[in-house]
Amino acid sequence: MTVQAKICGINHPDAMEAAVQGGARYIGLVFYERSPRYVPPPTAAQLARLAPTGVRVVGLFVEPDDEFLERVVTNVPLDMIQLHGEEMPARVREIRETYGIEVMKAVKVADAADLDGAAAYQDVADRLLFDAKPPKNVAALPGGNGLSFDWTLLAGRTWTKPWMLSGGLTLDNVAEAVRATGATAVDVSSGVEDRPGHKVPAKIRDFLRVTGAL
Ligand SMILES: O=C(O)c1ccccc1N[C@@H]1O[C@H](COP(=O)(O)O)[C@@H](O)[C@H]1O
Repeated sequence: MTVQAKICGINHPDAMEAAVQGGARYIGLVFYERSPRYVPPPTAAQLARLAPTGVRVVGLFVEPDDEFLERVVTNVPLDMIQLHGEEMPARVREIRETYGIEVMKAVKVADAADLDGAAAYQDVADRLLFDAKPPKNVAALPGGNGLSFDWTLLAGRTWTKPWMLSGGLTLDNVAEAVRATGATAVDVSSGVEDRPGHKVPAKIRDFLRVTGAL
């Protein structure tokens, strides 16, 4: 079975073209201003229009307030909202009900207890995303740090909702990550860049070639 891939942090038409032509099923637009991958809503709207039917456009947010969410969803055609902060289950439910857009909740994983905590999101989110817990230093982003977690923690776990794997995935480790976790969908950002925020089309194509063959 082909593993579905999401290329996150698209901020240039060349990266979008590589993702679409390479067979990405999802592309991510980052609406978090501290990220080097941040795209202002007008730019995001232009990029989103380059995604053909069948490629789902995901907006990534970190604890967004209602005013910002409203502004983005009004101007950018999103198929899914990714919540990558410390949003509580009630807030996830509220966002899903308010905007009527599918929600994927990121769960930051360092140990088994973090996965126990993911259960609360299964009733309120459409999809889960398992990412590495970020380092504690103030400069670290809530995600997109190119860090992996112990994939064996996911082995044998079952979830009532579809889920994606992320965190430090690259061309070289994605096959092993899929094997270890049983993931059927993966999400990558840093692993297809040559520096933070700068996607490399050839790396995107190579990553998608590998995931498409899994
Ligand atoms: O990509 C970002 O800049 C980002 C910022 C804030 C929260 C999440 C972010 N990205 C997500 O983080 C994971 C892991 O990314 P990486 O491949 O390890 O760089 C992924 O799900 C991105 O969607």
